[in-house]
Amino acid sequence: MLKLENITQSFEGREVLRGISFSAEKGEIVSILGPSGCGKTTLLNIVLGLVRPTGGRLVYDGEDLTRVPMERRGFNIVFQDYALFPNLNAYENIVYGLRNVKNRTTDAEVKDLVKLLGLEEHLQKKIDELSGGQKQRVALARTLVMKPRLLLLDEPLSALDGLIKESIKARIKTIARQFQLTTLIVTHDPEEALTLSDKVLIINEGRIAQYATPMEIVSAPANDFVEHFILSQLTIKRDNIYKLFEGSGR
Ligand SMILES: Nc1ncnc2c1ncn2[C@@H]1O[C@H](COP(=O)(O)OP(=O)(O)OP(=O)(O)O)[C@@H](O)[C@H]1O
Repeated sequence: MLKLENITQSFEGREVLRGISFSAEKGEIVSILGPSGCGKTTLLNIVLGLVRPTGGRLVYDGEDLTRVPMERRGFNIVFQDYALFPNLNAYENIVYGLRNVKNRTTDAEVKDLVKLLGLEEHLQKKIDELSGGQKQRVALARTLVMKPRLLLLDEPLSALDGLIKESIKARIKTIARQFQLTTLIVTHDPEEALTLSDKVLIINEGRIAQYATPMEIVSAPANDFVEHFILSQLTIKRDNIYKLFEGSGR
């Protein structure tokens, strides 16, 4: 279990995170949702170990990791821009991290992951020959072969659209379940957060506005911020789509 206890972060005397406490169970998908500048990426970087918090504790399976360096945490991130190597093909990108830790993942396990992510036909392609969704899947595979204890995803769907987005969402869910992999996802999109996650951590100005399941958030928003900034976006979308289909016979 991942547990954050009263995490605070200040930059040059300005408070960006003001006492964040929550926990995520093994295999759970948790989205960190909030408007631009609310502190989502800072929180993800604190969990990853890129940023050391000003205050508070980060505990994983009972071990205090607050001062443990990033490379010893066993966590792994897929960055928003995927950060793939353009001079290597898809397969070489996927196995790149294994070159120094050969026994971590067997060839058969790599093959299974490639299959799970539907990448069999794309392995020999150069990165610039791949679509956005294919790049995202290569980036996911490259991270998963390292067998992280915690998966962090920074806006994993923002560059994708339509059916590709839905297919990546389904794969992220399958991976979290199959590998019992706790997954933290940063997003600014309420629809994405509420349809992808087991729990959603809504942040407003560095504080938790609500931490709950999507159903709890929709049925009992904790405050005006959740009601007006998060839910109203969804109800407007729903009403527009409903109007479009109403009377069409579909
Ligand atoms: N290293 C830093 N030094 C100074 N200020 C920083 C630093 N990193 C982040 N900030 C500030 O902290 C605040 C929160 O930034 P953060 O990137 O965490 O927000 P965010 O919610 O991820 O925003 P976005 O959705 O736009 O990426 C912003 O005001 C940002 O300018």
